[in-house]
Amino acid sequence: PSHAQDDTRWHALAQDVKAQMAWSWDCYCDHAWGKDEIKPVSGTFSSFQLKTHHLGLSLIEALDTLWVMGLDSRFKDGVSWVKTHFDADVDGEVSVFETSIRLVGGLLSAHLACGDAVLLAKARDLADRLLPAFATPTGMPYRFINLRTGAPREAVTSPADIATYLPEWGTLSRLTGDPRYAAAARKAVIAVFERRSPLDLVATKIDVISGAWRSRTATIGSYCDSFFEYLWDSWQLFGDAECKRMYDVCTAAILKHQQVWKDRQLWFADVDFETGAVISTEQDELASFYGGLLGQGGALRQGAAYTESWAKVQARYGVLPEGYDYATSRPTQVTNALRPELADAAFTLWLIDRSPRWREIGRLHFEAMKRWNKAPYGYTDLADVTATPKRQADHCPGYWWSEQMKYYYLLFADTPRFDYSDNYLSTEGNILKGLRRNQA
Ligand SMILES: O=C1NC[C@H](CO)[C@@H](O)[C@@H]1O
Ligand SMILES: [Ca+2]
Repeated sequence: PSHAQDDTRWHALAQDVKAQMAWSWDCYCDHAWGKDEIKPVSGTFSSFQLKTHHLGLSLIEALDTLWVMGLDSRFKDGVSWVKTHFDADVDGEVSVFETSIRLVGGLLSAHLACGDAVLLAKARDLADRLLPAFATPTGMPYRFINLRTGAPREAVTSPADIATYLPEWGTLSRLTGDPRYAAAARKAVIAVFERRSPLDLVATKIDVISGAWRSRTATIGSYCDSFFEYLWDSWQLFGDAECKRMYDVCTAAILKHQQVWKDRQLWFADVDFETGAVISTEQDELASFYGGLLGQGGALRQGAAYTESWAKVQARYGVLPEGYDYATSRPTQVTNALRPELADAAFTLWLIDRSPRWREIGRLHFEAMKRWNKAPYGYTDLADVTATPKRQADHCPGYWWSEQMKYYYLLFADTPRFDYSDNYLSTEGNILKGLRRNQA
């Protein structure tokens, strides 16, 4: 088809994404308003971290997605809920990492979308409640903290939990003029990097008090994924050359020791971080974001290849299983957690080279979600992707509202509300640069 017809087809698909978002938001309003998560099969709700208390997680995660789609009345309803009901003064324990990428990031991107100072104030208040976790001898934060008392817990944690803050906390320091947030986030990153092995690899567990490693496994998957992502991102967002150098050192080591080509497909083995010996060939679905990061950092051939490896797994099972073993070509975990990573990688690669292949992977991901994850009151995760028919579970994770629906829309819509040539999205999909507020 001609370019004009082609774009019309993609823009029509973007309208479908927008309609699915509006419908899902309206279901959330009817059945889970102000709650953390909706249960889309039963029409009830669940809390993410605080047992009986809710922080409006899905609502906050949705805000910049609603705005970029032009769902302005729904955006305004969400912002007014935050201004009148969001309160982080809770005597309960949360993950420092999850709370930062989801809630601090969600409040910041909503603030950048509308300029409301209350949203920034609430993001800052939340960060102030997380900051005491970083008061350790190494500067690496405890894994958990009580939002009211500041009592920290769990000194054994991961590079991702330790070092996935600088884009959000650097933005917070820029907007408030308070350097403490960026300083704490950056010190933690350097503390991980300077403890890397002689092979320039890091492992999945480390003690933040002693600085001693508590694992030997180097992986690009969970526990390490966003440590690497945020090294590059801090260069992209702030021009932090030290972070780019650290990214280059870590990536060279991964490409040297973990890169595996099998049947002309690219995979990344988990290896011993000091010897390089292969430990596991099982891939987390979470690792499927990595092709986008490799592309951003200059390894576009490997980035495209790894994304294609995952696209073939998606083509085989319809939607991605949580775990897949490239040695046996079998799923190792048959659930589907309604995760965004393959759409994340496709969107990231599309921003780099505009190849229609990446839009196509995004389309297939969206169509598969509509076919198998759609439930009476929204989109749900699945219990078994290998069953016929696929069995649904009953949970819509907060990241769904912030991530894949936004990536699909930005991939297909060519919206004037987003600067496609100069932007930054966080690991949770929060737009921290590139929102164009003075547009239609
Ligand atoms: O970095 C992340 N990891 C897990 C979630 C998505 O699967 C989400 O919270 C985020 O993208
Ligand atoms: Ca992510």
